[in-house]
Amino acid sequence: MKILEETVQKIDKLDTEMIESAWKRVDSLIKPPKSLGRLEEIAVQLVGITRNPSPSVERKAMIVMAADHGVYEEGISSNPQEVTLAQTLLFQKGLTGVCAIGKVSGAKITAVDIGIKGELPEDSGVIGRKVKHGTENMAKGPAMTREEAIRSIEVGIEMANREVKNGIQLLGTGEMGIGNTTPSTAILSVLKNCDPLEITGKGAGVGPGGIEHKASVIRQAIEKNQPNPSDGIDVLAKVGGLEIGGMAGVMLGAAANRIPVVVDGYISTVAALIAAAIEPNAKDYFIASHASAEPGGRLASELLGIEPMLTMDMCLGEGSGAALAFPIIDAAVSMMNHMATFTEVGMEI
Ligand SMILES: O=C(O)c1ccc[n+]([C@@H]2O[C@H](COP(=O)([O-])O)[C@@H](O)[C@H]2O)c1
Ligand SMILES: Cc1cc2nc[nH]c2cc1C
Repeated sequence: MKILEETVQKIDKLDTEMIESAWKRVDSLIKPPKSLGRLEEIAVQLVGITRNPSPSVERKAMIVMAADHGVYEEGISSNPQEVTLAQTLLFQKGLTGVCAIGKVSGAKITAVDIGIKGELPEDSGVIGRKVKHGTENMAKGPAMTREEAIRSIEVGIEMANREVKNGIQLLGTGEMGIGNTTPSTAILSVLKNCDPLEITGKGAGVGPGGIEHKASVIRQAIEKNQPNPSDGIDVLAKVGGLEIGGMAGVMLGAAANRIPVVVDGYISTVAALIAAAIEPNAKDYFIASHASAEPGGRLASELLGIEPMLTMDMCLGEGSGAALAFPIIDAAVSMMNHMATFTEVGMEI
């Protein structure tokens, strides 16, 4: 708890003076006002975050949190649970979707075992920070204890701190966990106070009638555990997941270090809701990458109040959408650092 408390205390608002002068510079560049749209907003946000008028995001890293889910035994996914472990090994080999997309911007990809059910080989290269061997079945009781939920967040904070020490300037969040759209939808249903069926989707795959069944499992989990919607940690513990807590921790850790963090799709956005519930100022450090094709994706972004920059009909997870957004953030920085002003080129309009 100490690490979480200390981290939250360090999270400050963005620098409003720096933001004001960044907007002055952006508005003085040779272009019609606001014609570079969201690139301008991202560039200004980066200045406000880093307190650097010419920010750099050259060194990027994606942290992929991997974990399993006890609720899998309720039949909420058509994929074998073992895929979580198998895929996690492939992140370190550079073979997954996020690895391929991350190559475009030279992002470093790190996988973290925060709660995979099985054991990984010692030489896997995956960072071992298992809080437990998957969550408990939330349809029957709490997914984890409050202490375990806090520990999962603190693992994420540790990972963010580690990357900052390595000189990383831009972080991204990703995850791998068969079944994790079920806890994500449970969290979102609690925070939105809506019936799970309104927002339940197929995730990475369900069988026939699977969506209705998944929604009824989620409904049962919420009824059984009665999570307190005004306590983010309680919601995470009762109907969440270890990788969701881990990603919330990465986001809080990034904010505490004044580092921008790119939020991936559905599960990452739900983790961002948990992070923002713990510390609302953390939100200013988030950049939403894409609107997941999962039905709850857009709703989660709306609740968070951050508009994703891309709609690509993607729902892979892993951090793939965040990695896709990295080159756009590079472009925003390049605009800020390389575009001339009207005065510099002697143009008057
Ligand atoms: O991030 C998203 O937008 C997203 C949407 C649907 C599924 N996923 C991925 O698919 C897995 C979860 O799907 P499921 O059906 O097993 O709950 C998990 O490994 C996620 O990375 C990811
Ligand atoms: C193959 C596969 C890859 C994934 N990556 C993230 N979630 C996934 C789920 C499956 C099933």
